Amino acid sequence: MKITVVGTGYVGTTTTVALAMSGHTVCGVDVDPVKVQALQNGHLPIFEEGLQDALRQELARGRLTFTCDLGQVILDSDVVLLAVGTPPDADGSADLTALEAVARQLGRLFQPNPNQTGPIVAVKSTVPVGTGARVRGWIQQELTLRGVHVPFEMASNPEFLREGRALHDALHPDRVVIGADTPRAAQLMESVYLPLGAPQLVTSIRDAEMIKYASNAFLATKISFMNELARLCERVGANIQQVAHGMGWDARINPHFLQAGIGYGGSCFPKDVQALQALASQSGLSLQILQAVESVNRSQPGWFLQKVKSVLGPLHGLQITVLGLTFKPGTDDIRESPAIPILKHLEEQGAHLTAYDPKGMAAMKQRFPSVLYASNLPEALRDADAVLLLTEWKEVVDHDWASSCKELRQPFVFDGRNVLNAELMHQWGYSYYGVARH
Ligand SMILES: NC(=O)C1=CN([C@@H]2O[C@H](COP(=O)(O)OP(=O)(O)OC[C@H]3O[C@@H](n4cnc5c(N)ncnc54)[C@H](O)[C@@H]3O)[C@@H](O)[C@H]2O)C=CC1
Ligand SMILES: O=C(O)[C@H]1O[C@H](OP(=O)(O)OP(=O)(O)OC[C@H]2O[C@@H](n3ccc(=O)[nH]c3=O)[C@H](O)[C@@H]2O)[C@H](O)[C@@H](O)[C@@H]1O
Repeated sequence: MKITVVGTGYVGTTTTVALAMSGHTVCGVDVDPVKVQALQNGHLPIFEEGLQDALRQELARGRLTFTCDLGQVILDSDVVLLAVGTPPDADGSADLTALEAVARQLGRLFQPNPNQTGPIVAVKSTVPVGTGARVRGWIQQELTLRGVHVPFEMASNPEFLREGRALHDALHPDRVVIGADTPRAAQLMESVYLPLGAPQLVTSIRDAEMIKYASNAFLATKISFMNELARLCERVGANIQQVAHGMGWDARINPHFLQAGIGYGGSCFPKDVQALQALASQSGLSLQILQAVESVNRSQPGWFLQKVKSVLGPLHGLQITVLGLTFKPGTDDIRESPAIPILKHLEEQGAHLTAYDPKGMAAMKQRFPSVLYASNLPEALRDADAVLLLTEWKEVVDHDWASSCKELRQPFVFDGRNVLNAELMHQWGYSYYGVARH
């Protein structure tokens, strides 16, 4: 099958590679010529385990190309997947500007073909319910202006991959959701993903659009629930990890996404929780659970810092080391990372800051230029008055903490992800504080 993927960011690039690996002929299209050039040369502009090697392999196999020129590839495509960004607008709703631009471009480029069939246009970006219909309208408006009839069909094909495991998730999804309002669109989309052997669910376009937001909002709810519970556990002397463990054995709850910490970040949970609330508000509803989910998440970094201050006292003049800057391990993405409000607060309090992250330092340097960025973990720890662990990078978890204790000026460690062994840390001489863990 010939597939065009418009937008070659985290999702678009991963999708191009995964579909090429599935045997399709794929072209990735982006407005950013630097990105396109890099991808065409086999250089991945982001860090994502395994993706660069796979990209090179598929380029070499000749099934994958990249271009800025949508017109060059569109007439030949059976399926066009739209994977452009849908960032939050001022009111939290999804900004569909990029999607509209691409849709209108498609309407200006589509040509009738002799078989009287048109391509399937499938929206992969995360979008509010009703967007499929709007995309169809934008394309149709442009076709009508040209007086051209192209029987294109719409589909929704939300993406569920996680950063840090993007290629793995794209190749082994728990499920493929296909929203389609015509049998041909459903059938073509099913054949796109057939090689993956994953369970497929075909729904209406509206249902598929809602499944994506509902899934992210539910996962965010699990995290905020556990974070709020952690605050109570800390007060009453219960261990949130044991509690999560005990809860997770119940198959109806499951053990995933029960890790309390410093709050969820990333380019999706914060934006999607807001966008779902904006959609509700446009429909005259207020989603009270999601309001609470967002409010707990916003205050979680502050709750963590409160704990740090209750132990250390005023932070002014203290040498504080922050380990981990990205919103999760395995990515160089710092979008909405909880490290951002934490660094900001520490800076405002007059602490001297050193940071270390295997992949996130270049991006964070742009936002916090006066922080000292260490070139390795042992260097970051040297002479610290306190260490704040904010991202559970393997390198940080596996570090030889036993011999590092003497390097610190004061051995205070605040583990915002509950990943170090509390008992051993105490044995090795640290004053160790996890999140609701005793
Ligand atoms: N990042 C993630 O892990 C996931 C993201 N999503 C959703 O997928 C969508 C894309 O997300 P990301 O890949 O993270 O975004 P991104 O910001 O990394 O990439 C978007 C790409 O679209 C390109 N673009 C913008 N306007 C364009 C146009 N008119 N024509 C061609 N290209 C254009 C940009 O240059 C950029 O390369 C969003 O709706 C997001 O919510 C869904 C699942 C996972
Ligand atoms: O729509 C999206 O963009 C994606 O959003 C999330 O993926 P991602 O944001 O890449 O990463 P997650 O692993 O979900 O982590 C998100 C945040 O939640 C935090 N988290 C996660 C799990 C947990 O138990 N506790 C917790 O605090 C992480 O530290 C991170 O900051 C979803 O997991 C994906 O299914 C979805 O496709």
